[in-house]
Amino acid sequence: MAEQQINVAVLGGGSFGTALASIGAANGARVRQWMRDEALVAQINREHRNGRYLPDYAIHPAVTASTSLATVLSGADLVLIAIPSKAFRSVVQAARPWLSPEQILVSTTKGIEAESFLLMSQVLEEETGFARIGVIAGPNLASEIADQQLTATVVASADTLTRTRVQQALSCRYFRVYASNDRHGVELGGALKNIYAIAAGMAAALGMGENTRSMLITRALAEMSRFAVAQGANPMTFLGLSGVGDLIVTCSSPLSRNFRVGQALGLGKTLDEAVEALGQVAEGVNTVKLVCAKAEEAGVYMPLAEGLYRVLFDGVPATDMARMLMMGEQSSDVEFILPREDVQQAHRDSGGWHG
Ligand SMILES: NC(=O)C1=CN([C@@H]2O[C@H](COP(=O)(O)OP(=O)(O)OC[C@H]3O[C@@H](n4cnc5c(N)ncnc54)[C@H](OP(=O)(O)O)[C@@H]3O)[C@@H](O)[C@H]2O)C=CC1
Ligand SMILES: O=C(CO)COP(=O)(O)O
Repeated sequence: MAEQQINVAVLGGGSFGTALASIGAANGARVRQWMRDEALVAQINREHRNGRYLPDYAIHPAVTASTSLATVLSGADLVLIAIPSKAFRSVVQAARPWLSPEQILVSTTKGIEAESFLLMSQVLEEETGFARIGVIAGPNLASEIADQQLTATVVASADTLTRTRVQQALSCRYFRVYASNDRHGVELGGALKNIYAIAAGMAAALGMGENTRSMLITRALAEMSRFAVAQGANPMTFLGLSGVGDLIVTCSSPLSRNFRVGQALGLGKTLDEAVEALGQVAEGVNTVKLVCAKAEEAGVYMPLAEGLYRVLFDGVPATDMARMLMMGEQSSDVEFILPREDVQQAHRDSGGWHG
């Protein structure tokens, strides 16, 4: 018996939403994509191209776009929400009349809500109360996916059906979909890495070398893990695609918007100029603000995030990046093996501790 066709709704007309819509349609799903821009809807339906966000790639012709949430959501089995964190809740609220508990709701957004410090799947949970909620995250630069370069993502959910449906809908010969039941860890990794992508872009623009980038990525992972532990998340999840995988790609590629904001700052632009030149959302700018406040509250040591905060918001020159990298406390390499407290104690015992 032929498998029943799955109906997929994608909310958001940005590059990642568009790349995922195209994969779903190529896999045989009926895909409808919602966006608020009528001209873009017309272009996608007419030319099968998203001229604003992904101009160089063809979209599968079976994707149909619409500005009507009712049209896009009616009959949808799987709803992918690819909307920046700032607007995420308001779009979910607008969509709410056409959402139902049998549907699977999946966030693709790597950000944190400012007022509540909630991750996007928690916003989904709050707004709907549904059980079938998940996230996807991984090394997933949208334009590389549209170019059918090989990569993988992680679908994370406590719900088995959510995991398998997303795997069925999105995995293809160039896009693998691994499963996890640690939704919080996967989502937190995706949000936190944007902070360090900005720092890495800045370091690259300042001419720092590959050793430096490697140190930055590794210490970023240590810092992210420390924060995760304080948030009650499992830092081991950061060893997967949504942690280390995504951290490496966004700290290495000018295709990352966060990396590009960092590059612009490193070249002497102000934050406003850098964001304006980007013309898209770099989630890390808000995330660093929220995470630094939370880290201070929880007493978590995050020298890289704090240094970046000072460059972004306190007028500290980007050229002070090097100091930011080198002046932090020299604690343990891998804190799971040698806890930071032990190193601090050893420094104190030898009279060399001034921290
Ligand atoms: N791009 C990438 O490479 C990847 C992105 N992600 C994550 O996925 C999320 C979505 O990414 P992406 O697809 O690139 O899109 P963007 O983050 O660039 O978001 C653009 C889409 O959101 C819409 N939007 C923004 N504000 C509102 C609003 N107030 N009301 C309605 N719609 C709004 C935009 O509409 P309009 O054009 O009208 O402004 C556009 O359709 C991001 O937050 C990112 O963290 C994850 C992996 C890869
Ligand atoms: O998350 C991404 C790739 O996995 C995309 O990163 P940016 O939002 O920095 O473009």
